[in-house]
Amino acid sequence: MPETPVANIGVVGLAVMGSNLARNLASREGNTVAVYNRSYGRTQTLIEEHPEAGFIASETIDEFVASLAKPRTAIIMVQAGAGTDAVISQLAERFEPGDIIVDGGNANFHDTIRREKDVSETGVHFVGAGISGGEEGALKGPSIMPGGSKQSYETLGPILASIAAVAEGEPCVTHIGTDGAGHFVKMVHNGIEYADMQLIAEAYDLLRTIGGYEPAAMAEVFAEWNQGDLESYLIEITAEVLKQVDAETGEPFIDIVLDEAGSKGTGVWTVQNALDLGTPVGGIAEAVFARAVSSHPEQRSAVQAVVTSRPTPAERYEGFEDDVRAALYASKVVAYSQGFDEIIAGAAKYGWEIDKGAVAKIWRAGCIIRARFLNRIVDAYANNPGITTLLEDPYFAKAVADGEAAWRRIVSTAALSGVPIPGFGAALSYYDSLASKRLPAALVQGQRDFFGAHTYKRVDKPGVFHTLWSDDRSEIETEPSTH
Ligand SMILES: NC(=O)C1=CN([C@@H]2O[C@H](COP(=O)(O)OP(=O)(O)OC[C@H]3O[C@@H](n4cnc5c(N)ncnc54)[C@H](OP(=O)(O)O)[C@@H]3O)[C@@H](O)[C@H]2O)C=CC1
Ligand SMILES: O=C(CO)[C@H](O)[C@H](O)COP(=O)(O)O
Repeated sequence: MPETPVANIGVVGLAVMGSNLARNLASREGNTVAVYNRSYGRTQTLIEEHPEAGFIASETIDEFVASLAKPRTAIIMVQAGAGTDAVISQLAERFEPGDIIVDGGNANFHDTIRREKDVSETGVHFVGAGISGGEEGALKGPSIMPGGSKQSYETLGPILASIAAVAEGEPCVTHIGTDGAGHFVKMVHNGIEYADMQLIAEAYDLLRTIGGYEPAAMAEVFAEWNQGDLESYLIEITAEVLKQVDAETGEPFIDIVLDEAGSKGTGVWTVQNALDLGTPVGGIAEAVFARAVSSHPEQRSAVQAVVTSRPTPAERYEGFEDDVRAALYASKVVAYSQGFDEIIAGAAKYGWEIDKGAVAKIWRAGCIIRARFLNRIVDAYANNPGITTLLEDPYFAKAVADGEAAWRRIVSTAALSGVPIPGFGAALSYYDSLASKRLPAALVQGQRDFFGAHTYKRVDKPGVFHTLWSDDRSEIETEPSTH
């Protein structure tokens, strides 16, 4: 243990994210980084493998706290949930007013709101900061979404800016809003990540089943798409995954991976909160459900056992690949638009002033959903901050309209061919719902009024009405139903 505190920042939790973030911090001018992990083995491995980082390593939490210069700043990168709570209370018991605890894990923002309230009562600042970029991002520069007080951001901001990714000369970090705002936005980021990955997976399935492409050839298609509007990290890594050959069997890697997708929960949270907020995020929800469907092998084999024939895949037609690309782009626009809708709704409910353009800016580099077209979202909010949906922005409206015919061809061809496209289909239906002059919601209102006297409004006059369905079916003006 050092005799006097020397580290200006500390990291607790030295698994994939924490160890790389600690190395990133240590590589920046002026930083001396203290590190601590529950099991000392991880700490030992890190300091042995990276002597160049000059870490101050501690075996106990007391030593760790003692090694930090005041006001102390510690970033926690441990498992979300109980692990994070355990580390927060260990630090909060030892920290003093003015010190800062940062939770950089994928915390549920409701937990962050609770933790911020509890910790700040002691005078210690608590900041929930979403960090995206995986292992490489943590090391070379992630996208960082901090919440917490403006006061704590004054101290923390420059440190985070020094380790964040840089997009067009700007660090990918901004103060998102108070208490849980940072983790809320990170949650939505992950929801969009799920949707984007699912859409790319559907494009892969279409290219393979109808297009007849083998994985290596498909890798070239994705690599080419990565030169245009679809340019993004997820398209780039898709090409890499499809190129990969399994060393053991010589088969394409993709063919030896079990087709049951896992998840750690942030996508589910995005959908749960969207339901609470009344925000339609069908693209994200379908992506979450698609992973769930894939992970029910017992249902899949039971249905496969009773389904005696499957549709013959359609013939690949001239321009099929371009159609898939256009359908992917249009569906992706919808997914991002829905994600930003959830951010707007969350900000309204929880009282956060979230700058949507700034969020799009910090997602342009470092994070998993980094993509060229985020610049278009930045522009959309700059041109009209009060826009009701990204789909009304002139650029996005034209982009979707230009791809609309291809989108419809792909959705109908997939349906006729028996290729599941929950993401493409949900995105197109959402677009059609917004674009239709009249929705069948009128019938739903009629049904609700019939069985439960839930009332309805009329198109031709103000007021709230109920039809006496079980009487003479005359209409009465009434109060809105509360049941
Ligand atoms: N992996 C990724 O790509 C990303 C992860 N995240 C988030 O970052 C955080 C860290 O992720 P990752 O590096 O993958 O590590 P894990 O989520 O696998 O968590 C492992 C770390 O948590 C520690 N830990 C678990 N329980 C406790 C506890 N009760 N008390 C103290 N420490 C505990 C472990 O310590 P020990 O070694 O002793 O077991 C270890 O350091 C998580 O919240 C994750 O959701 C965010 C973005 C990307
Ligand atoms: O936060 C991340 C990136 O931004 C993680 O990679 C994400 O947690 C992965 O989620 P899942 O395991 O549910 O696919």
